[in-house]
Amino acid sequence: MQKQFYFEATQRLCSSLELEQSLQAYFEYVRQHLPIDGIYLNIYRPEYGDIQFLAHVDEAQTTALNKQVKISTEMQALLSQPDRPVIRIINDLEHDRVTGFVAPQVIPNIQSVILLRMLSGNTHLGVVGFYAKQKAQFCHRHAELIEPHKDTLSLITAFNLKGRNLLKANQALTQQNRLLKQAFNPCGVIGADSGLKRVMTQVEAIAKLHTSVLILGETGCGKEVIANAVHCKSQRADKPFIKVNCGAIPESLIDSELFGYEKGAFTGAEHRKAGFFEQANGGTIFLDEIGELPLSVQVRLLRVLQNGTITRVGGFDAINLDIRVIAATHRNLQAMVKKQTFREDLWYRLAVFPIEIPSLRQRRSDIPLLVQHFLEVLAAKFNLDKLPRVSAEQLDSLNHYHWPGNVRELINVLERAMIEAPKGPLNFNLLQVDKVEPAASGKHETIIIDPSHASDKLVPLEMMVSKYIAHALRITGGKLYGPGGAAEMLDINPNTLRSKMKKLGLC
Ligand SMILES: Nc1ncnc2c1ncn2[C@@H]1O[C@H](COP(=O)(O)OP(=O)(O)OP(=O)(O)O)[C@@H](O)[C@H]1O
Repeated sequence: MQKQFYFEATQRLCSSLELEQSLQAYFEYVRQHLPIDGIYLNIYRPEYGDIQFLAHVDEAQTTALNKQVKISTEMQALLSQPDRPVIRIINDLEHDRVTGFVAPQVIPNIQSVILLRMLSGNTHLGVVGFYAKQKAQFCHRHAELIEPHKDTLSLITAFNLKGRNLLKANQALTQQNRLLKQAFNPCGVIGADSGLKRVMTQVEAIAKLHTSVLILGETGCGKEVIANAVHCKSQRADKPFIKVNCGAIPESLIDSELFGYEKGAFTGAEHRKAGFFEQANGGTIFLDEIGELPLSVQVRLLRVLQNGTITRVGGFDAINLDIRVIAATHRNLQAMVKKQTFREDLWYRLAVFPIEIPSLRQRRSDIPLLVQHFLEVLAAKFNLDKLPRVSAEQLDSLNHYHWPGNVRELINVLERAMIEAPKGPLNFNLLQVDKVEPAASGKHETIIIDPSHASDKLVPLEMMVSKYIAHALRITGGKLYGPGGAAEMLDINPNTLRSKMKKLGLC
């Protein structure tokens, strides 16, 4: 009988690669010979000081578990004793120090159990518990029947653990691979199949041509991301992509930065230097914040675009270039043309193929995708094992927020929440704001703090001012001066803003 029992049981145990499936087949057979109500399997993890339940099967269900029970150092010492018996009958669980403490936390109504130790080499791996819901159910005959199964059970558990570890490592690698691909693939546009679908159709249509592209959209909405996508889908993808922030170069340096200079062109010009246009030769030049270019430079830029040549500062020779131009701005260039702050001829030259990127609030369906993506990126940046949890309520607040700073603001909000609570749940401290339609100038929309959102008890004015400035800085990603900066948004002189911030202890 014992031989037959061993043979049948081993066959059941080896019937599946899934631990809980083999355990179920095994249980169905063993219960015909032993008065058991179920079987569980757990492993001892000295490095964590706990016991981890991997599987449980009873008449009603088969469950793969991942449940840990912490045990005291005294219990750990007991488990490490080398002379612990391979099989033990516990007919009254209350009186067993370790199993009496651990098993009832996972298996309800357990009263008696036969414990079969599993070993990996000489190390205690864990136990298989054959249990009953009544006391004093087991005798030595039962234990003798089960004992020969210890090697098979140890083996399938050890393999299963190896499989689990491989799976975990594989998942981590897949995730890492995905993030790396996104980091190194500039075409990785989140929302390409949803909120930016129309934009991406335009990108596909224009990418292969030589035509200039003008990208329009609010600050932080992804103009550079789309410029990158145009470049990387073009035949110039393996050639340079040079980004120039036209608003960040002092007027006196613009010519030499854009067109380069010859040795001796001015004091300090010790070597010949290639400008951004020359560096971009064969590839793409991305002129960001084109609306910030002074009129004098706009004329020279127009000449370059028309002739396809540049002359270095202090030089005489015209240098032929093959460059694709992509320009971008958050300003309303047509309104600037009317006000004569932007040249009409340059506008016509650039606006051959305009691409308008919708603001984040116009494509709210992208918010969950962006949140998921940037949570992963930030978790990798902060070396977190797990993504912090975001409650449905908090996600809802993101979905309903006005996002004047668009995707950049979303990233800042996520990053701040993650710094405050790396293990989650994340809490996004968003100001209640109401929107007013964009002004004709195309500048940032005005945000009005609506007093009806506040409680009856008003906060001191200084506190409100301080919060408002902090909010503006959050939207601009900390940028104080220049285009898209907090001073411009708040329509205040940057120096006045700085002194206000000092007074309020904000810097
Ligand atoms: N669709 C998107 N997919 C992935 N990342 C995005 C997307 N849109 C924006 N981002 C991210 O948001 C941030 C701001 O985007 P980007 O710099 O392209 O905006 P912008 O419109 O050029 O801003 P600005 O007007 O200030 O120049 C960047 O970190 C960018 O990677």
